Amino acid sequence: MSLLLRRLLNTAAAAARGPLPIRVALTDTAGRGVFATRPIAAGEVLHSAQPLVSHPSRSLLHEVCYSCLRRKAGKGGDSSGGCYFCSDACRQHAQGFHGIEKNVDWSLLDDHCSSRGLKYPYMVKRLACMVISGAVAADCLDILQPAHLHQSIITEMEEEFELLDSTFRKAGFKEELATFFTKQWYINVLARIRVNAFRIELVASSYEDLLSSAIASVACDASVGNAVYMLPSFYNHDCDPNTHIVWLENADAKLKTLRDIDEGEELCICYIDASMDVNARQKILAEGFGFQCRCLRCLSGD
Ligand SMILES: C[S@@+](CC[C@H](N)C(=O)[O-])C[C@H]1O[C@@H](n2cnc3c(N)ncnc32)[C@H](O)[C@@H]1O
Repeated sequence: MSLLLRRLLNTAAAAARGPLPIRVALTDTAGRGVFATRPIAAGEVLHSAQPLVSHPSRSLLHEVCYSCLRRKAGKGGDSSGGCYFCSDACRQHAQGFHGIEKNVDWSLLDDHCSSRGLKYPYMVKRLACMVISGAVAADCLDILQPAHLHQSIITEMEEEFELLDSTFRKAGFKEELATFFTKQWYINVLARIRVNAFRIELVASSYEDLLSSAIASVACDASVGNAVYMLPSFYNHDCDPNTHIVWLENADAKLKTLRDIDEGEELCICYIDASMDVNARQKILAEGFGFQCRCLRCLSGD
């Protein structure tokens, strides 16, 4: 079944289920948030979401699907062109932007990212290829909240932009870049990816998956990649969340309640490892997401 047909069927199925039990509205202190529009039982799937943009972890480029981040199972799938595709539907979906990405020599960007441990520039690179191919609009992430950036970070981003710009130009994409690819575009996109990207860890669904996850986590590769979504980006954080985001077999996310929810209650997920102590959580949330967490758990010092 083609990806387009699957998306149409999903939309039709969603329409048959009725409206989502959530709405996005302003909170008192945390910008926009997601609220329940009716009582919701623990364990209910609120909705699913497909990525706007995603990218496999660097060390798993040949082990997970270029398009949906599904792990390679045995010798199946199509590994032609240096990347792995788990199905024809994924290959077709990515055809335009993969066609661009595979014709560019990314070695300078690879060196830059691996020496600094960076992963988000790869997502901007992927998004730029998607824009050039016409798969998405250049402003598709504009609605998301950006990170506050210090001047030192902006200077680093400007250098990265130059690197990516010259890489694309060397590969002959001068005219295609003219319409959108500016320093400001690069910084705007990266600022949004920094706040809204999810690190994707698949739930093991079989004995083989469990084994490869165990091996991957020893090799520090528990995550198959990173992705940015639209609706999941509006969920605020709580260190004792009532909702969580899960990935079963690929980058398609499911938002599920963790306990019974009242109508009107805000639905929050936990952005970080909730098992850390209050000081570590506060530090990461302040440095990574720019806010001081004032959830009940933090206020009680737990
Ligand atoms: C993924 S966005 C969530 C949606 C965001 N509120 C919006 O309006 O788009 C993450 C940002 O929301 C804000 N935020 C999330 N949880 C928060 C909280 N518990 N307290 C204060 N701000 C929060 C922070 O600015 C954070 O960087």
